[in-house]
Amino acid sequence: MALLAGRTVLLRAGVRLGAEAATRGGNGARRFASHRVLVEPDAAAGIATIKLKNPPVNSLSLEFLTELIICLEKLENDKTFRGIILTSDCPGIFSAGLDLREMCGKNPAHYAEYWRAVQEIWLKLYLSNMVLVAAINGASPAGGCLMALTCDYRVLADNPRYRIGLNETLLGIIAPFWFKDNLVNTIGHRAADRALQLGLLFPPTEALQVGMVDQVVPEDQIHSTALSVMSQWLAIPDHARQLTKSMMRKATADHLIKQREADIQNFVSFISKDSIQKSLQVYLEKLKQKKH
Ligand SMILES: CCCCCCCCCCC/C=C/C(=O)SCCNC(=O)CCNC(=O)[C@H](O)C(C)(C)COP(=O)(O)OP(=O)(O)OC[C@H]1O[C@@H](n2cnc3c(N)ncnc32)[C@H](O)[C@@H]1OP(=O)(O)O
Repeated sequence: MALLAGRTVLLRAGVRLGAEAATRGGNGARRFASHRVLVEPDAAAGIATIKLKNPPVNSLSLEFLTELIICLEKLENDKTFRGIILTSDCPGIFSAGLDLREMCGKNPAHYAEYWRAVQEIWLKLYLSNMVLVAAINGASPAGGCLMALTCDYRVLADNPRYRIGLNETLLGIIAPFWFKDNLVNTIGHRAADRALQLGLLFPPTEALQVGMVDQVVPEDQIHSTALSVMSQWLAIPDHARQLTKSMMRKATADHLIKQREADIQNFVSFISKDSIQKSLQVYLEKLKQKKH
């Protein structure tokens, strides 16, 4: 069992937390890694680097999300750490977003369980007391973009293939209101309106221009840049920064928290529609055929 935002939820049998490794890093910090979430601690600096490792594309399956939620919970409760760098261990991909296979051909109970986990990861990241820096070292569509948007600062590697955005409409689906709220808070209403309707995926230069990311750097400098940004943010006293972060974000998070169950029901009925299932299947098929 794991504690998720004040509620105890059963982990699915498939989530093998027993396989989690806990060792001591060189600096004495506890290093823990699940199958798909690697944590590299730097206790002296108070920073943990989380590397997403769910090949081939870091799609956010239920198991992967559950591991990530548990990892964040552990870090949040460990006073050693004040900052997290979120990055990918999969070459060229930050995250392909929500796992389409979790939203296709399953039953309503599964959709509800999955959507609760998606809400949970967003709330955990968006409301984290720690400083979160996204070191975006690959493509970052839809749910991948959303994860980056929860962070306090985004550094994107300069590669035209590393496009970022909420492209849901291209799949024939809709970005939920809290994805939209997070985007509006980041790039403003007009730019979000256009980006969401057109399902825009921005290459680095445009992503920087529109404010989707804060910095674009050569790929080999992404981690060092994230570290230097982190030290700038960690120079601010925690209590002042945390209260300010909460002041800026609470209303947006409360919007979802108050409507959590209704949002799950909306998702389940939307995703269960035959027409939506068909669109998703066609999209998945296109992805598969792309290679041939
Ligand atoms: C009343 C209103 C109520 C509203 C209710 C809400 C409505 C629903 C809201 C849902 C919000 C959804 C958010 C999402 O995140 S949906 C996912 C969107 N993601 C994408 O569009 C990205 C798709 N992927 C790609 O573009 C490329 O894969 C990528 C650029 C990421 C990498 O390209 P690359 O060439 O390196 O790799 P491949 O394309 O060959 O992919 C490798 C294999 O991975 C599979 N794959 C890719 N993406 C996904 C995915 N998101 N989920 C599952 N599987 C994925 C791909 O099919 C390949 O598989 P095979 O090896 O088996 O062929």
